[in-house]
Amino acid sequence: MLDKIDPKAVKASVKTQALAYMPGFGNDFETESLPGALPQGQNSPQQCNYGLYAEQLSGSPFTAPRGTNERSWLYRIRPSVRHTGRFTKIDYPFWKTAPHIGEHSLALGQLRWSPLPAPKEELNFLQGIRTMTTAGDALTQAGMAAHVYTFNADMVDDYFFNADGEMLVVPETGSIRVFTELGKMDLEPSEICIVPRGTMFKVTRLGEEDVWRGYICENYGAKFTMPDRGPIGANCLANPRDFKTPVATYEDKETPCRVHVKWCGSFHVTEIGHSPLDVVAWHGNYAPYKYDLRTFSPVGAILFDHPDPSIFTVLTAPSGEEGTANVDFVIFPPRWLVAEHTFRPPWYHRNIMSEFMGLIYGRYDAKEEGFVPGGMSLHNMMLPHGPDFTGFEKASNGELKPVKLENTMAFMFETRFPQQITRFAAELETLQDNYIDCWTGLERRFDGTPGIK
Ligand SMILES: O=C(O)Cc1cc(O)ccc1O
Ligand SMILES: [Fe+2]
Repeated sequence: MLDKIDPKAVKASVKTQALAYMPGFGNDFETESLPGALPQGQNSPQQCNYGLYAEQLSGSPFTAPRGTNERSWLYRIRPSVRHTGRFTKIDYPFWKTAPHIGEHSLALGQLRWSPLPAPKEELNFLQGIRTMTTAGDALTQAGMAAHVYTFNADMVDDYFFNADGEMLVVPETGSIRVFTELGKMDLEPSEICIVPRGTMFKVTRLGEEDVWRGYICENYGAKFTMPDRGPIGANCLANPRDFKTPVATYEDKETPCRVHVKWCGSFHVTEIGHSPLDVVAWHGNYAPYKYDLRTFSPVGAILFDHPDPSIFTVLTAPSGEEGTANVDFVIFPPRWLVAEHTFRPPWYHRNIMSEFMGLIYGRYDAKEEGFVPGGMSLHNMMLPHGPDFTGFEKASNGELKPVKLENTMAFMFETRFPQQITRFAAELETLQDNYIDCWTGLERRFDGTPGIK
């Protein structure tokens, strides 16, 4: 079935991992890049070693219950009040924030796009972000946005923090270095990272590519966490030790730099004379992390029927209503299909949640053609969808021997809020006008008589 080897996937596995990380999910980490830089036994000594400044970064209210209380203590060359001066407004016209109803004339429908074309001009990561959909309301810290990025230049003296939410970055083409206040993470396609709300960072390119491209989920709500496994037990799906948090690394640089900020949907910039990535040591549980999707251990149907895709949830961001995610990050990794007397691909369905999908490599079993790496699809609240005609025919008539879906990595940002498409998405030249024709062949088969048709 999906057995074509994708050269990108092969290339991705060649790169060696040089940076150091600390394993675990949501741990209380501690790390210092100079010996003795981290105070022991207290957070806020009268004077810190090396002349460092102590500073707390809070990701939850001070009084949040222990299970969701997140903060880190940073020991840095300058306090971050010196990393922001007077702000001036700046425009990032393609980055939209909910609530945002795009001004466009595209009618409601199931939508699919081919990948973004490579940028014609020079763009860094920040300049290369394009919002496809927004959902909820960033001002009430609910909802999310789905973005795509393409870029071809490094952020050198430009830094960024997002006060509106955490950012889940999903590279599709090109490896990247995400240098945050708390340390550096290298990502290749198949790896993802989370940059927590408010954390300063910059993104640079790794390796040789024509373009660096991927997807971003900007989560305005409560932080992503690991889903409960319920009766699955204590293992499988994403395992905590496969989440990797960077060790402290600082950039001691005295050059003109710019810090860009996203705050309640508006953008601002401030000029400073040094790098804001100057944290020499830190400890705490509010920190960036990365995760290799290839370490996800899928659990699925071993006798019959197709389970709900929630079994493939890597991370879930709760909304406050039990079982109803602000946004789930779900993947469709390589796996064996063994179910007997079963239609094995996703069933036809309608869903109160809204599904934004992307493809990192390979092919997706419900849509073997048309949904390509770097592409996107949107199946919004209650809009019917499912396998295309070819997929239906194949799955209805194929021999049900064990089949391995190889070389495939699709994902979904699934939110409880309807997703509003932006004007950019509506007018994107790669929008596939004929997408819904993929279901045209699904004709009436019923003729009133019993039996398989
Ligand atoms: O629509 C999709 O392709 C995503 C999806 C996959 C699946 O296996 C079950 C439900 C679902 O929404
Ligand atoms: Fe779906």
